[in-house]
Amino acid sequence: MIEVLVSEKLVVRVPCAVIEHNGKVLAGQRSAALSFPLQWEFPGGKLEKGETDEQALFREIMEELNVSVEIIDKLPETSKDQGWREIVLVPFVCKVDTIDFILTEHEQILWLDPDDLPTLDWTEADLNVIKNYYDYLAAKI
Ligand SMILES: Nc1nc2c([nH]c(=O)n2[C@@H]2O[C@H](COP(=O)(O)OP(=O)(O)OP(=O)(O)O)[C@@H](O)[C@H]2O)c(=O)[nH]1
Repeated sequence: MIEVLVSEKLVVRVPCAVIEHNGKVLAGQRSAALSFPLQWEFPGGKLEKGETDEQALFREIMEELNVSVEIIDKLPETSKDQGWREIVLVPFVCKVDTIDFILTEHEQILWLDPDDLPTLDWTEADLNVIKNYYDYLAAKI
């Protein structure tokens, strides 16, 4: 029984948005009150029951930034073992009509040149997302 429980580690899907605007990319700083406090992430959040990745993405971005995003492309999924659970990040490259965000969860947001993304303290899972985003940009040239 224990073996079954161990092998059935909780897997959490987390759609997130790599939002591009005028050549810059949006990074969000997690709240000091949340897990991974003050680390940087791509806005998004956990899938709720019955949702598709896209539905969860639209809902989370509306909740966190009060804007609608449009999906341009999907990046490879990347997973991170957090011990008691596995986080599967499902990143989408997105654009927005407006940058008049209302922040409801993040400490702050920053618009960065893609080259400057690694200067922030990202959650570990995001390092792969950034690498895959660079591959995506390189393939577009
Ligand atoms: N939205 C988002 N979440 C990320 C990223 N990288 C990463 O490890 N995560 C993790 O994925 C989970 C997303 O959960 P959430 O945003 O819905 O809610 P939360 O912080 O309250 O979750 P938690 O308390 O379960 O950790 C968090 O544990 C968060 O740390 C990322 O780039 N974007």
